[in-house]
Amino acid sequence: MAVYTHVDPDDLAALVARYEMGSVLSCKGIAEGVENSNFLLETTGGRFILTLYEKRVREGDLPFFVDLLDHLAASGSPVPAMIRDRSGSAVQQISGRAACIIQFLPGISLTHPTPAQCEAAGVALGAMHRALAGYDGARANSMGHRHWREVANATGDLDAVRPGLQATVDEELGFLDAHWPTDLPAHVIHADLFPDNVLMLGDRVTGLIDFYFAASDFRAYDLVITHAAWTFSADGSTCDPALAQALMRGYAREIALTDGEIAALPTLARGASLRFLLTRAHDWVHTPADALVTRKDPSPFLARLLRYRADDAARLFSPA
Ligand SMILES: Nc1ncnc2c1ncn2[C@@H]1O[C@H](COP(=O)(O)OP(=O)(O)O)[C@@H](O)[C@H]1O
Ligand SMILES: N[C@@H](CCOP(=O)(O)O)C(=O)O
Repeated sequence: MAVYTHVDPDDLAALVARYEMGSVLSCKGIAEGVENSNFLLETTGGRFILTLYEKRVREGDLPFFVDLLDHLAASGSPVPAMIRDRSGSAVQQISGRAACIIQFLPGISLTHPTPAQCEAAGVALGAMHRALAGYDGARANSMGHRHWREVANATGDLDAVRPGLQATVDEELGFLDAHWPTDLPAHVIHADLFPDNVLMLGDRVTGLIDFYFAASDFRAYDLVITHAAWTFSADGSTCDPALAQALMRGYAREIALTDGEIAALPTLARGASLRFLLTRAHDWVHTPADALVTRKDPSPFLARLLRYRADDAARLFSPA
């Protein structure tokens, strides 16, 4: 359960009173997620998500996320609206945190996607990239490759998380410093399109959520994050070719990757694996003991990293 901050019922009633959404019926902490405090808020006007921003989301970035979701919704992507209060404001304060009330979207987050669902996720990602190519907003990627060493240093002794991890991370940071691409197609990307951030009904994508890592970066980096998140066994040791091909096939229906992007995919995927390995390792060590959250195991992203390092890694990205 990701609830770091508790909400006083009187403060919540006062917050909801700012909106055209009736009065509070219930407000329950949501089990999924690790970054922010999320609540399912039911009012006499309907069902909403209340998010209190924690940890890695800077309040100053919230207007960017509000604008980004407006742009994507106007482009036809299935993203939730940040609801405006009567004065037109989407960003609020409650319990000492910046907060938003967000449109509730139907659908289920998958734990074991099928090839058809991976293909649908690939199409949705590609369609979102088409919409983002024309978006003129920008945000520096605070979780991008230039910041991974900081995350590693802030974690402390990585060998305490897993013996031998420090040497692997140091070696990988050196490799990525030397080989990270510089000139691939770039625009704002989602940067965290894990299955828990895609709502689906059957094989249909009904919601793309959790844009709080969205930032300017390579579109192919977004694709490999999705590849790493959707196509591996739970322990991260095996990439399922049927899932990977379906994802790449779906994406290719919307976006034709350049030769430079195709050549860079294994390196970008190593970077994506390291990024989630490091943030998970950091949170493994630093999550407050009283937070209602299930920490995520870093090890499956070490396993992905090793798989993407293998000589035959390029074939994991073949659409057929
Ligand atoms: N707009 C939404 N509609 C429906 N459910 C949502 C919505 N936003 C979040 N959720 C639910 O809340 C969970 C946590 O939200 P998420 O934004 O992923 O949290 P975090 O930022 O902490 O990772 C999601 O997995 C989903 O179950
Ligand atoms: N997706 C990341 C962490 C961020 O989690 P989310 O709940 O905000 O998607 C991971 O799995 O490490």
